[in-house]
Formats: sequence, structure tokens, C-alpha cells
Amino acid sequence: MTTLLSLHPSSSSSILINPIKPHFYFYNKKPTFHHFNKRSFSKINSVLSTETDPKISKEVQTFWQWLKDEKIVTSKTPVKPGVVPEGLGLIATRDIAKNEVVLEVSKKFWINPDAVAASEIGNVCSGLKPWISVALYLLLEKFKGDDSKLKYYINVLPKSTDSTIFWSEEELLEIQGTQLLSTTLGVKEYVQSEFLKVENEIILPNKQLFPFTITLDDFFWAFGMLRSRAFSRLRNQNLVIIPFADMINHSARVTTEDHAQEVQGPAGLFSWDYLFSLRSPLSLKAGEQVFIQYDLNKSNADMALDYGFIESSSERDAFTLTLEISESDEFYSDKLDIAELNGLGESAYFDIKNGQSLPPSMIPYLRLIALGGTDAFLLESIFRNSIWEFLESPISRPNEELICQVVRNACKSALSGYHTTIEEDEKLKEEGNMSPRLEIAIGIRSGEKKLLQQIDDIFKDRESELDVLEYYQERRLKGLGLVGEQGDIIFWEPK
Ligand SMILES: C[S@@+](CC[C@H](N)C(=O)[O-])C[C@H]1O[C@@H](n2cnc3c(N)ncnc32)[C@H](O)[C@@H]1O
Repeated sequence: MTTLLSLHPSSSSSILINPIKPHFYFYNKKPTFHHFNKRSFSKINSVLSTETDPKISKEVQTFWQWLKDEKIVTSKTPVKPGVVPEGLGLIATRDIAKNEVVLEVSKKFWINPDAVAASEIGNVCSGLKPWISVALYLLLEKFKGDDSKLKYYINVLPKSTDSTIFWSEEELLEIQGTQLLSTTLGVKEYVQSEFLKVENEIILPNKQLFPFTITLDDFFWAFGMLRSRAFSRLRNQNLVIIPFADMINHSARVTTEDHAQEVQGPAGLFSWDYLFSLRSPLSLKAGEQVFIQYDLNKSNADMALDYGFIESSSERDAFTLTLEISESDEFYSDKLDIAELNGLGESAYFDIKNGQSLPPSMIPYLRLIALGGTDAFLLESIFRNSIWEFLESPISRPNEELICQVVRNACKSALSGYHTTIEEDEKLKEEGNMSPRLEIAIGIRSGEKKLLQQIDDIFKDRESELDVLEYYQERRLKGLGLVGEQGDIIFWEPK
């Protein structure tokens, strides 16, 4: 899937398309639930009582009762669980004003590295990455069954989500050629290697703390839960699962992200504690579902990987173009030095978004890696402070032509890696009636192809302008006053 193209005959810098995303990040926001009748597309009627709603499973009812017993849910709580197109969700039981608090959960119910530290596995987990320690804690509580203090919560967690990390090989074939497939495989490999490490270093040597078998699938389940349910933007909290709050679904209609807060408030009759407080970003009528915005910055591929759904609008479509100065480039060290002086490196990643212009440093970087031949004098150290400014405009016809050719060839090559065309995908979308996973696959692959087409169009237009562009030498002569109005060169003639 990786396309690597030589940019210059003498220097072999390259453009890579479809790489595995370079940085595996853990984590940005939130949530998934339940494995019961997941997507029942019933109209969201006001759920007047969880107990009397036949669609609410016994496990959810028991969980709800536990929330009441623990005073997390009180008579003032304006929401209750309901079965919605997104699975389970929270439904307003009365009109809710914009910014009104819909739920509060005291710190003692939070599932985070502090909870792990205070548990029986705290000592052995202290050196682990936070997400790994919380994953082990979740698994430990799961295997305790009825003895777990989190049992009512764990009982309502889903067996998996529609995240691509849970897709079968056959399902993954539907995203053949996409960056999402590369990223998914990269993440799976990463999780597997972390599992093998923690199994050897922590789980097996501490059998008394882990008196049950933890399989790779179990570890993936815990990873998937964290990936889809954890909040990350709280003050002091980079990774925290908040039971009950994680029943809230995402809507593109919500365009702000500041609904979750850590506040201080009463926790029980005589004590105060930190509370996780969630406000409704929209004003709602009784019976409507409460939504939040999970993350405005995530692409559809991020959403598919984290939560197992995407948005239908193309605004979240993204394609990461990777450009690289090759070590075998004869000007490697000069080019690297220039890139670093300008905040870039040996490799640079440019996120291309639908309808947006190219990232500002992409073309100068492309021109830099394509620089060679008679333009190579610009790499000399006397130009070090001014070269980036030069690179912001066309350098020479061969340099500009080369970047167009290479980008266009890379786009064509990447486009040929998909097993369907944009038109075929559009037809499938029109036919409808797809499984949620196929819907994700088609949305992602058609989004990527449209972006590749968009990039190709940009460089096609540029290619058609090669004859009329102004290049470095011409600009330089003009700067010295040596070019006339018509572009003719003015020679100095002695009088
Ligand atoms: C924190 S959970 C929210 C509660 C969840 N619906 C449940 O049943 O537990 C997040 C998960 O809900 C589902 N979800 C949330 N918002 C969604 C949306 N707008 N479209 C489709 N699924 C959504 C996805 O499965 C996601 O991984």
C-alpha cells in the first residue's frame, strides 16, 4: 500500500502515500456500550421509567438502580437511559436548558490510574503506561464477577464496538488500500506487543494478583473500552472512565466541546469531593436525547478507529501525505538542516482536508526535497537564512514540474490500491441497507479517494501553469532591476 517514488534522478528523496500514522497517540476522548439489540432504530420516545421500558435490558435496569443506591442518580437527575439508534443513550426526562448540568459523578467512581494505584494491583502497575494499568484493572474487576465493586457497570459494557480493531479479516478487506487499514493494523500490532510485554513482565509473574487467564482478546476488549469510553480533557485527568457519563452519545449538531468539567461538590451527606460534571450543550425537550461532541479535531478515520462510527459529512475526511528526505539524497544533510531550521524534519506529515487548501509548508518542503541539478546552489550555506522564503515561490520549471509529476503519480498509484472506484462507492451508498461496518468502510474509502483526487487536481492545475509561473532567477533579476516590463532583460550599455 505504500507508494514510494523517487523525486530526482540524482537525489532520491521521496513521497510516501498511505503510511501507517507515525505517532500512536493515546488518547483523545470517549465512549461505546452494550451488546444487546444494538441498533434498533426505534423512535426515541420519552422513556418515562427504565423499569417499565421493555427495551431496557435487565442489566441496565440493575445498573440504574445501583446508580440510585449510590446517590449518583437522584430525583433531580434530568436523564435516564434509553434505547436509541446509537445503542444506549441518555434521554431527557424533562425539558433541559442549554448548559444545565445533566449528571454528576463523584471521584470515588472514576476508573483511572489513581483507582488502579489504590487497588491490590497498584504496586505492580505503578511503572506501566496509564492505559495499560487501567486496562488490567478493568479486566481484574471483570474477572472478579459478583465480587467486583464495579460489577453493575461492567455488566453493561459491550462485548466489542464497531471500531476497526474488532473487524474480521473479511471486513477489513472492505478498507483495502486505505490509510485507515494501515493505521488499524499498526494499532493492532502495537496493542499485541504491549500485551506480550505486560503478560511476561506483570501478569504471569504475579499469579496471586491475576488468578485467571487474560487472553489477547481480553486485552483488546479492555483497550477498545478505553479507546471508546475514556474522557481525556479534564483538568489533571488524561485518561478516565466515568460510569454513567459514558452512556452519552455524539452528535455532529453539537459544535462545542466544553461540556465536561471537574468540579468540587458534595459527595455524600458530610463530605466534599471532586465531581465529574456534564452539562447539556443544547437545550432539550423532555424525551429528546442528550448529546455531546466527542472531538472536533478527529478525522473520520480517527472516529472509526476509536468509536466505531463516522460522520456522513465530508468535513471529517482527511488524508495524510508523508513526504521524506531520503538518506540517499546527495544533498541529504543540507536539506535536513533547512527542514529543521523551519520546524520540519526528515519526514513531514501533511493532513489534507476536504475543500481546504494545502498546508502552507507543504509546497516549500516539496520543492526542497526536489531541489537538485542547476538549482542545487541554493542549498549552499550562504542562502541558509533566506532559502525557505525562496522555496515559498516556484524555484525553476524543472523543480516545479518534478513536484507536480511526483505528487500526481503518487496519487494515481494510491488510487489504484483501492478495490472500488468513487462511482461504485456512491452507487453502494445510494442503495443503502448496509451494515454499520460496511457503511464505515465505504465512507472512509470514498473520502480518501476524493481527497487524492483533490490533491491530483491541485497539481494538475499547477502543471498547466508551468509556462507562466515566475521562477527564482526571474524574480532575482527583477529584484535587481534587470528585467523590463515585458520580461525582457535590460543590459547595461555604456553611453
Ligand atoms: C460512550 S458510548 C455511548 C453510549 C453507547 N451508545 C452505548 O450503547 O453504550 C460511545 C459509543 O456509542 C456509539 N455512538 C455514540 N455516538 C454515536 C453516533 N453519533 N453514531 C453512531 N454511534 C454512536 C458508538 O458505538 C460509540 O463507540
